[in-house]
Amino acid sequence: MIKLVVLDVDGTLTDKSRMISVNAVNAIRNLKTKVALVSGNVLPVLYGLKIYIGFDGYIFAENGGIALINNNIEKFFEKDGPESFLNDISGYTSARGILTNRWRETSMAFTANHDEMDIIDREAARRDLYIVDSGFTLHILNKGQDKGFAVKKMMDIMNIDYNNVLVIGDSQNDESMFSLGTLSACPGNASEKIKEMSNYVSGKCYGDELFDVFRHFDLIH
Ligand SMILES: O=C(O)COP(=O)(O)O
Ligand SMILES: [Mg+2]
Repeated sequence: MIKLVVLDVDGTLTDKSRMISVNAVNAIRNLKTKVALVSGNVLPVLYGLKIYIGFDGYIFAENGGIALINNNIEKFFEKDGPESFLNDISGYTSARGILTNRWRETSMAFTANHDEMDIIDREAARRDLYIVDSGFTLHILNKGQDKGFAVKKMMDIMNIDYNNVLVIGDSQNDESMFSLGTLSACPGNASEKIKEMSNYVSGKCYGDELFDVFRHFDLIH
């Protein structure tokens, strides 16, 4: 029985321009099962989504780096490494930080020319960091910091097993939770890799898939 539905945000509840789907909001509001949002975005954004969509559940921001759990903010990683890395590579590549870095406490996000990503990836690995792409933003993360970490943390808190969890996501930074062995689904706009990893691929996209996915898993009728 599914006891937790874990939702990615950008590209799963939203379209390419990050406009949230009204159908996604309604689907979440119709769901009786506990919901968690897990995103690369920052905690203030996820907190706003939690309040204005209006659901009881967990929010994990910065790809699992920081969370709001039972009204307490919990930080699981530090931003020192990602921050000094971004400062350094900004000096010799096109890498530039983004606006939401001012609210990041455990990671950094940036843009960079695609042809520089090999150099950036190698330098990140040398510092025990890694880069992941959400399809919207590039993220500099600490080793072990990923959405899979967030899902396992929630499973511990709720004392539930992999078959009690349904994860829904669309891109590379969701792969760590898709490889855990939980139930999984994705919108029609997901990457080919996520589609291959999914138990169910919806024909609908950008948030309009939620009602379809929830019905497929018998979560709403
Ligand atoms: O990259 C971001 O900020 C958001 O990405 P996600 O919600 O798809 O994880
Ligand atoms: Mg996404």
